[in-house]
Amino acid sequence: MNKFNMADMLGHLGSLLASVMFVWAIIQQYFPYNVRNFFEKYSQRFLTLFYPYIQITFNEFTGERFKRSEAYSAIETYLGKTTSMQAKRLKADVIKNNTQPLSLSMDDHEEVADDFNGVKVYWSSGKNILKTQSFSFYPTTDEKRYYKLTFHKRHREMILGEYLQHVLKEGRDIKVKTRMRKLYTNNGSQWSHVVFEHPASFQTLAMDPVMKQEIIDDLTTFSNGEEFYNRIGRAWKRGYLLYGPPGTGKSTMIAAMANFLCYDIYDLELTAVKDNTELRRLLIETSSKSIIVIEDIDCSMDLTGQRKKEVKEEEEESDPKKPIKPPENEGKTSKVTLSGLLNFVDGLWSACGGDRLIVFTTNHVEKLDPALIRRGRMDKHIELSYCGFEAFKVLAKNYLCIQTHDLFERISELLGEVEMTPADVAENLMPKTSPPDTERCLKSLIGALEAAKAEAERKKLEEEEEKKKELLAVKAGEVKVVNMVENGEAKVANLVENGSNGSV
Ligand SMILES: Nc1ncnc2c1ncn2[C@@H]1O[C@H](COP(=O)(O)OP(=O)(O)OP(=O)(O)O)[C@@H](O)[C@H]1O
Ligand SMILES: [Mg+2]
Repeated sequence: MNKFNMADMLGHLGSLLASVMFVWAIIQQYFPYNVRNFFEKYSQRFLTLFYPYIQITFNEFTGERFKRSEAYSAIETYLGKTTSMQAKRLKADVIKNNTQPLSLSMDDHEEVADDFNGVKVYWSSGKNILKTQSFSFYPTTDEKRYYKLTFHKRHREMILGEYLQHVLKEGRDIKVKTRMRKLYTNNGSQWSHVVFEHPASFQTLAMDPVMKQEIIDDLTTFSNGEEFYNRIGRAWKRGYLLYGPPGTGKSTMIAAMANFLCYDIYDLELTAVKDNTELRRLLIETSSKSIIVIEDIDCSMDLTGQRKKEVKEEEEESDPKKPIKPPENEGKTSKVTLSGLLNFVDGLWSACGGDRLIVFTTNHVEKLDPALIRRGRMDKHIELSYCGFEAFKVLAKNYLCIQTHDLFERISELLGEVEMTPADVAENLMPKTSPPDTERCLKSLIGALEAAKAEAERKKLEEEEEKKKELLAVKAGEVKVVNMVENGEAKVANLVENGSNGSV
């Protein structure tokens, strides 16, 4: 343990301090306030001549009475993490977090040392107890906690700049990683939240490993990219469009993203938003380090590319001020427009205060208005598709704890021929007994894949039959037309011939 040893220094200054204290006690007792103030001021100055250390105090509460100082809170977290091995007395609190069950911090009146680039600094914690002035049946004491940083004055510049920046950043980062994350949903113009505890992760997400790594790298670059985004003059945000058939893992991927980045999720229900103003307010209320999600965007709005082709509504549709229609059964009218939504994605105020991911999901990417999903708005388009063999291997590992099996070859063959969603594959792999009967689960999957294959072949045959019939019908029609034309021509020829003979 590396403990702050003030004793040596105080030893040298001991006698000097004792006499100062004695004089101070006499002054306190017998001299008026302004004389005391004078002595206090100059005795402090006198002491600093001999005392080569600088002290900085970080109070728990500064200006606003009920608002904890951000610096104090970051230091608390930093010291809890970096010095928890040194301090003899720690405070612990339970945090509901997947990775860490307890948050530790230094107890009151503890002292620890920290090393930064070979420079030693000392942190101590303390509290002042003030008696409340107001009358109450339950008298309370006001505890004002603080951290005190002590360092040699020759390191002043480095500590005030680099070191404190490092402490605050580290503290904030640890806090983001260990905080209880939230899942927000909007009820009209109000966000309400619950604790977000989805267990999905990129390890358990079944998809092509190359694509998965690409997404992980993209997210990492984004979340560390504050400086980069500042430098290139772009708002620190990124748009993801996840598309693919139902049950291919779009929602699961959003949960995995949130867990990976330690971000909150704002699940925006667009049909419950009254108009653009309400949409803007909701966005402004979102915090940094969050993912804003609009699920099934093709269902929440009527902005599809196909509708543009409809002649009747062409003009109306090309107007970005056209309101978004909620699904018919919704019964409410949302006046959110395409331009409102585009502003939501890349308006000036969407860049306020920190990093945000915006994620849209859809089952029908072809229906979306190209303006909405162009790069810059939706930077990354990710297709989540039917289960391939690599994705299957992840599911087999998750559900049955196996990496390989004799039946894998047959499954690989079938997955190459049949389209089955990861959700359906997962359902077949779900153990029905405990401990799981691996072979039975794999055979159940093979059965389902073979049945799906037979069904697909039957459908294909049916379609071919249908096409053949249509072709025959067309050919029969053509023959009929040819016959009719030939008959008609013969009749005309007859008429012409009869006419030239003088008989009509
Ligand atoms: N790629 C995947 N990896 C792991 N599990 C998956 C994957 N895809 C689907 N699942 C499983 O299937 C279930 C449904 O998946 P999810 O809700 O993510 O699909 P979705 O693509 O969002 O569907 P929808 O388009 O209907 O919203 C999940 O509970 C998950 O367990
Ligand atoms: Mg979904």
